[in-house]
Amino acid sequence: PTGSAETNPQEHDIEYLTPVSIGTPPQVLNLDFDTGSADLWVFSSETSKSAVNGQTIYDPAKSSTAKKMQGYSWQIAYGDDSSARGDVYTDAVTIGGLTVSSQAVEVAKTVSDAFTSDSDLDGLLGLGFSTLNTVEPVQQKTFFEKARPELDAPVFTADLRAGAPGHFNFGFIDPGAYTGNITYAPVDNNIGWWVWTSSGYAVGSGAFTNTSSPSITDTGATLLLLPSSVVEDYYAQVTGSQYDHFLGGYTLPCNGSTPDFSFGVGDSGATITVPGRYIEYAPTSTSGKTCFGGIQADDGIGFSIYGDIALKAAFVVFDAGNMQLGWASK
Ligand SMILES: O[C@H]1CN[C@@H](c2nc(-c3ccc(C(F)(F)F)cc3)no2)C1
Repeated sequence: PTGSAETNPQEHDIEYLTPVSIGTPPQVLNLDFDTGSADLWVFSSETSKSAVNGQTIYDPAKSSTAKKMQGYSWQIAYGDDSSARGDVYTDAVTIGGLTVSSQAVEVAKTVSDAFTSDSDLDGLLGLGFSTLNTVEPVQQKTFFEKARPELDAPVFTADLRAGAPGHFNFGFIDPGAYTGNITYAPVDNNIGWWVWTSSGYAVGSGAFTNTSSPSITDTGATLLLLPSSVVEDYYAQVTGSQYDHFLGGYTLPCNGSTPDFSFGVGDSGATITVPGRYIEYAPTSTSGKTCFGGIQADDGIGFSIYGDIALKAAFVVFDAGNMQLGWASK
């Protein structure tokens, strides 16, 4: 089997939400697919009422196939210090026509304010490696890991678009979704993330700088976070850009003259080019003249974070069969 689901950008492409059916009869929630974590958690009938603010909830009591995992719990924190915690059920989960009959569905009892404020997001669906899963006493597998043995191929792909619907596909590579060749880089999954090595970068039409940097491909992250040396080199070539200490990041004119940013994949010289307009991320004020930069420093995380700003420019293959990450232009 295979699955194919449309994923929809929220305002400024801050995150992408994908409809997921849970339970019998199906309850459809819009989840944030996140290759940087490995918990599937949802707003639920158990979420404190004051923390629910427009989200669609999953109610296991209304599902004939829901089973409570007695004594199991979870608690998770994300890179921006948002967090959630609760209980665990198993139930049928279907994405784009692909069903896992007994998936661990983590129901939230409490969520941090940032989740309460994001009324469109009904939960997250982790697509990282389950060594990251937070369920105790026994870690649970992700939807992809549960589906993998049945899939036509042990892969899933991300095709995010700027300001338009894209797709998450499971079990197949759609040859119509990209141009040219897919270039693969080996993945090291030891710390649970999809870690690969970028080979270097170029600014606009400038020369390519060869510099290897360990990188994480994170569909749940909004921006492209790079080593500060690369970020300083980039913004040095962006007229009118500056570091805004109040906002804690670089800003630049949103006037359509921003240089592209290209990054290297593998050692064959293949590159992906992020159009400058993607790097004019979002206006910092109502005047709309200044934008927050889509490229920012990774500030000592030790890894570059290839989030949605970069993923919008590529067709990405998460190949667990060969432990490799494929990148193609589109
Ligand atoms: O932790 C890393 C794993 N992947 C990154 C990620 N971060 C979120 C997130 C989504 C929504 C919110 C909130 F709604 F604003 F609260 C917060 C964080 N989803 O994936 C970072």
